[in-house]
Amino acid sequence: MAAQAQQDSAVDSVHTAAHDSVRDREISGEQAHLDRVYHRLEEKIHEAEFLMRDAAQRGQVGTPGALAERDAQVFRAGIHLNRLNSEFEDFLFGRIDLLAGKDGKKGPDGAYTAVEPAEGAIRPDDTADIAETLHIGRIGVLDEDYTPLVIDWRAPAAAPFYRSTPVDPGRVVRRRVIRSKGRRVLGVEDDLMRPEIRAFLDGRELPAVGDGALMAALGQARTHSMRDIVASIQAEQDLVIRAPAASVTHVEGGPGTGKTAVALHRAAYLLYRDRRRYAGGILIVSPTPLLVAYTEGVLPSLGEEGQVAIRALGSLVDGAEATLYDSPATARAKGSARMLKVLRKAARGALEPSGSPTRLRVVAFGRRLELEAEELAGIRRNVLGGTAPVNLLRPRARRLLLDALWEVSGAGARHTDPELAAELRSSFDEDVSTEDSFIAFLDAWWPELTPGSVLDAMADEKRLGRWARRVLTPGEVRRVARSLRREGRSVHDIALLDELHSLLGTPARPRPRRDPDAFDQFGGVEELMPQREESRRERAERLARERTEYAHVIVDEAQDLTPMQWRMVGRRGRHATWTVVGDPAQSSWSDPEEAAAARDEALGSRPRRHFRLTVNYRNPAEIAELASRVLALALPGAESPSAVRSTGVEPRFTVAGDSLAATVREEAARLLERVDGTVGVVVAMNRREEARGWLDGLGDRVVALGSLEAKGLEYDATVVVSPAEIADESPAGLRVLYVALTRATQQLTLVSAGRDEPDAHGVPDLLRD
Ligand SMILES: Nc1ncnc2c1ncn2[C@@H]1O[C@H](COP(=O)(O)OP(=O)(O)OP(=O)(O)O)[C@@H](O)[C@H]1O
Repeated sequence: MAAQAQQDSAVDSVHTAAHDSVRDREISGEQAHLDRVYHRLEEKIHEAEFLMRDAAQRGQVGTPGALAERDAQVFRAGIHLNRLNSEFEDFLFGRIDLLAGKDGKKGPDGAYTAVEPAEGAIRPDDTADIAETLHIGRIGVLDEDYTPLVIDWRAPAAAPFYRSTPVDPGRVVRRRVIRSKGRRVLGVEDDLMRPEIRAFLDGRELPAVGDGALMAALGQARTHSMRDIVASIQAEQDLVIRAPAASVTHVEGGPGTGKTAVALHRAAYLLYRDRRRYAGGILIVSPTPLLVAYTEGVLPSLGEEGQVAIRALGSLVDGAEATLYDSPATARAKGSARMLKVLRKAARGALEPSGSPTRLRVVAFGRRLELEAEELAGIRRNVLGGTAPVNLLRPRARRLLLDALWEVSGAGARHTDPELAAELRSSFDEDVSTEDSFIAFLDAWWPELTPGSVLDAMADEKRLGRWARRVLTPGEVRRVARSLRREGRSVHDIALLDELHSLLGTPARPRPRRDPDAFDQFGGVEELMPQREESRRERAERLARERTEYAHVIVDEAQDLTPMQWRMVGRRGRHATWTVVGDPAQSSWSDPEEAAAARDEALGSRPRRHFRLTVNYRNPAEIAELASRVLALALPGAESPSAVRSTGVEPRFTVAGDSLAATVREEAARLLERVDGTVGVVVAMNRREEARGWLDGLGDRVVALGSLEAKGLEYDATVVVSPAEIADESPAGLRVLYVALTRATQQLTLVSAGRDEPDAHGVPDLLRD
């Protein structure tokens, strides 16, 4: 027995040693390639730096055309340099070894995934030779002789790296993920797509090493910012990322299926594929500023030219920033499509603030002329008769006032000669409209309304009641008016401001002149020389700010947009193509059907392509199983995505003792010891402030969040505090609880309070089987 065991262990160690030496050999092969790549990258960086220096030395003189060309060159070199520098880390991450193939058809997305091995590429004895090896990286790098050293992950040639599976391998024999840090290759993880054949490269059999890259990526500790997934995009995700940009790409999938990751990688892909088209901008809409902060660093290349703007719903309107939350009932009224009717009335009604003048007195042709309240009201009614935006009606109001004053003056009737009458009329108009009292009257009687001033007018419950008659209930009127009296704006107010902006209209104004540049010797050239006045980053930010419409709009967590928010986002993509990602089961909006109708209106009749993501990469099976119990209550019949891994750690149930604060703090501290990364403590919205205090002094790896703030985020571990409180918070409470339960990548603790009716094991009523 002992002899046998000894023999086995000897065999094992021979195997391990052999395996290690294969692995070392493979790693050093990749290292040699990576060294070549970095050598070439450095050459490219020097080239770009040289170009910039050289251009700068060529001074400020030349023809305007030459200067513009020089600046364009510096600008391009700057972008290139920035890209090389920002993608420098972990530059190379993949490799595929391919059989000889026949030229297949290009798919609709430009990818050649249909390519099959050529006739005879696999010999009858199931052996084959590798015909081509491609390395995949963050951007493409060509050798001096233009052979590709690295293929950009977004290029069609890289698609098989993501799409090939053992079921549908195409030409790929081996798919390799290369793990590196800086310039050192640390490891390789291989998947054999055709395990049935023996393939040879340069006369040596192709080995497979490692345990699979995906699992390694999923097990890593989380930080407060999201990582890219370029090295491990899965086939079903790749189909979405590379879907043609025409019309609407609609993606659904449960928690953790990579919707956000896919949306961001899609933006990078679209820019790569068609930079010119997307010079019109890509807007990524996120539900919360927290999710924007979490995702905005994912792909450095996204921010580089000001083409991609990642904005929270509460920051979509320039000059306004949401800082407040509304109660669910108030949010429900403000977000509903009914609000449109109220705003239409308010936009016109707000013209009559108390204190608006009721009489107009002017002196013209030596006579005092007056218009009384009744006449003024008639004129106002007349002007407001159509649907044109109120602020654009001011010239018409001015005209009708002058008409009425002319009428009162009787001057028209005294002059029968039409030419003379017309001349007289024009000097009358000139006289009156430059008179201070007329100007002051018009400013007060038909002021230019701002969206903010109308919203402020709606804070008056009586007036709002008038504008909302038969549309909002008295209770809703009270709540909305009260909420508008607070200092600051809520995320739902921002959509109202945007709606008002389009209802009110903006009168045309002369464009402010830019200050001339002291260095400029040629008029008109300054537009072509942005980098002299502002850094590239500033320019990118300015472009993003100034843009009001986009070429492509990506909506993340689309299930949460209210009808009013859909209208706001829709206005930014009237001529755009769209990518919409979401999960109805996670919707925190009370009336998903109303929101779906608003979404359909925003997207119009554009054709849709539907995709479904089915694998949960975030939660281990133990947590996913618990969450699926809430899903069954929240959306009976809905399918949970299948979890891709399991940790063997079951969710932990605890019951708060006398102090909820002490129990939560204790549980958070316990989890901080068990995980390397972040811990999120999710509470009902009205406990947010309180909960921050509970965690004082525990460090910045742990954060407290209101249930609605947890949307889209993830942590190594989470503490979900009182599931019943979260579920009872709003009509969408169960779906919000489902979101809270699906944030952890490793461990989940539930703290129950009395309201949760925990059983003897601490399992709250809502989560019992
Ligand atoms: N192919 C992949 N390789 C590695 N990690 C992945 C992959 N796909 C997704 N992930 C990881 O899974 C996690 C969940 O992804 P993401 O946040 O995009 O999911 P989601 O569908 O938007 O989730 P939710 O609906 O809950 O907000 C992230 O950590 C992401 O990096």
